[in-house]
Amino acid sequence: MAAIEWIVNGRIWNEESGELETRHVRIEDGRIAEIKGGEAPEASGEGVLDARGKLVSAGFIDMHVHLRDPGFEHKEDIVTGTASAAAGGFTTIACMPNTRPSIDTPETVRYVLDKAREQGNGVKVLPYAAISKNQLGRELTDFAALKAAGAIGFTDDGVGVQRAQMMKDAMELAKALDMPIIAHCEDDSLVEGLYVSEGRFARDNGIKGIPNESEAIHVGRDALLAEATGVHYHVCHVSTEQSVRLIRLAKSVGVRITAEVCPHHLVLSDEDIPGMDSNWKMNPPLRTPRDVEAVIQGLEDGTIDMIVTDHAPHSAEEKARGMQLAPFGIVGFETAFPLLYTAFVRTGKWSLGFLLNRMTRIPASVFRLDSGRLEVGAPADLTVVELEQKREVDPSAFLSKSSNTPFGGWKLYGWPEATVVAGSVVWSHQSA
Ligand SMILES: NC(=O)N[C@@H](CC(=O)O)C(=O)O
Ligand SMILES: [Zn+2]
Ligand SMILES: [Zn+2]
Repeated sequence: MAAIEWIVNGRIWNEESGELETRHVRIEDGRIAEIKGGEAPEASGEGVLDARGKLVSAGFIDMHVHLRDPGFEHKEDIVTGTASAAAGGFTTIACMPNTRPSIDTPETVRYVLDKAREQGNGVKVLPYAAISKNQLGRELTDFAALKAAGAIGFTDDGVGVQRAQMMKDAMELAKALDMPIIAHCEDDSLVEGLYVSEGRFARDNGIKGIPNESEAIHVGRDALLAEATGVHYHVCHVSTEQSVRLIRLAKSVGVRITAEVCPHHLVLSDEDIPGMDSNWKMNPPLRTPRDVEAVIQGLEDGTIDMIVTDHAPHSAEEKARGMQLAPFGIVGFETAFPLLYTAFVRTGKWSLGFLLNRMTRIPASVFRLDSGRLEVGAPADLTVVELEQKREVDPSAFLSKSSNTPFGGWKLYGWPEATVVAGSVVWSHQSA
């Protein structure tokens, strides 16, 4: 990994003017030491990255990803998962505990941290630990020991916490440790065996669909429990109008609630599903166009705080089992920014700054991370993006071990060009 001293001629988003401005960024000891305009500094050679004409942003932060390591290395591992993240412009990622064994002991937390430090392509990996042992919803894990080992929050993502009393106990413990609870909101009794949402696709295909309430019931329940316990409660992958409404209400009365949304729930509805193709199967499922409008609105008015990928790799064999039997999930790192930049920024719906903030500054401030800012003194975690070239999504070229995506063949703008962590180039388009 090549350490650099300068990124010259990059274009940086200026929040006040709402424009891109050419700036030169100097890096020292892994941090941003200077940001200057005018003539490019007289520096050359290996330590200089010329970003002429390209966007330079704080590195992207993804607070919801699945690295599958330990246990499911046929789908992904920490080496390929971080490589894929870096290729998507992500410099910090928070990984979910639904591994095998699940991340429910200090040893497993340390395994993830150690492997990420040694083989994680320089990407900062922050592990979440499970709420319940083996994520079975029976017995709580040892929160204090998991925090001491380096876990940054507690979640059973992959499944919902079914019992309200268990969620309340978890919140009380997390609150006492000043740690957040991150929730996959899903009431099993309303979902069992179903795999697409209630909507036109389900109707047209004569199948029963997952109702929106299966998500929102947990959001509502947990918002009340978060109010009662005072914990920081974060809602995973919000996908329904009802969830947005409940989060908005909870925020309005002062509950410490935050939320995330995935690119696919912002750009796709159930009506886009082309047929029984498992690359369109994920949890939560693609909802109706009305829900898509509601989550976009929720993101725009601040009800939903940030964007995450929920990068969920599965092998081709697993996905080939067909829509009903294949596992839920799609990969996300290598298409996230281009999708959103193309769909919302190039169309003039959002400013570039609006999108960047939701992938950098806001997740950092919600989860109290040092990164996410492009300013002097901040870590030199930076992403360089080519904004003007249109390219086609080629899943076979992903650095992820898996290529389960519905976006193959989409023509997009906004491709990451180089990714820098703590002043070192950890990935670049040229070297890929
Ligand atoms: N999102 C998904 O469809 N799948 C995730 C689990 C999850 O995020 O709930 C997975 O681990 O595969
Ligand atoms: Zn989930
Ligand atoms: Zn997930």
